[in-house]
Amino acid sequence: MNDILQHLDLILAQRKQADPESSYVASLHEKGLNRILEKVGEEATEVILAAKDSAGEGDNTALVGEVADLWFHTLVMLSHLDTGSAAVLECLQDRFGLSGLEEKAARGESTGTP
Ligand SMILES: N=c1c2ncn([C@@H]3O[C@H](COP(=O)(O)OP(=O)(O)OP(=O)(O)O)[C@@H](O)[C@H]3O)c2ncn1[C@@H]1O[C@H](COP(=O)(O)O)[C@@H](O)[C@H]1O
Repeated sequence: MNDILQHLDLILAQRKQADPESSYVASLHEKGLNRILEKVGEEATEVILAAKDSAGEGDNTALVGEVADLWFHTLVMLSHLDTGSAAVLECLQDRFGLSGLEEKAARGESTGTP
């Protein structure tokens, strides 16, 4: 999975110099951060709707496709802001072994409801 994300990060960085007429990613970079954020919001909504549709149906194909769209657009967002998946993976790695409830308690928040 790391390889796939690294490969995608590389493609996204290359697409910053590409022609928006021939590259979807370049067209997003050209439109700017607000358009990229709109896409992230749209894809997040589509994930929620697909998850609701999938619940109890036993077929998660559509949901997986929507999550891929969301991940992809968040990677474009990170690339636009000159960062990428490596920073996020490092952040997640640092959290291994730390319960979300413990982390919340360390911030002085109630652990009643996650
Ligand atoms: N992984 C993806 C990927 N996932 C989704 N998408 C595109 O994201 C777009 C937005 O999805 P939507 O469902 O919102 O479709 P839409 O309504 O047509 O989109 P909008 O008109 O609102 O922008 C679609 O055109 C998808 O094809 C992707 N486009 C590109 N990639 C990767 O990025 C690489 C570079 O792509 P280009 O920049 O186009 O060469 C590709 O080789 C792929 O590896």
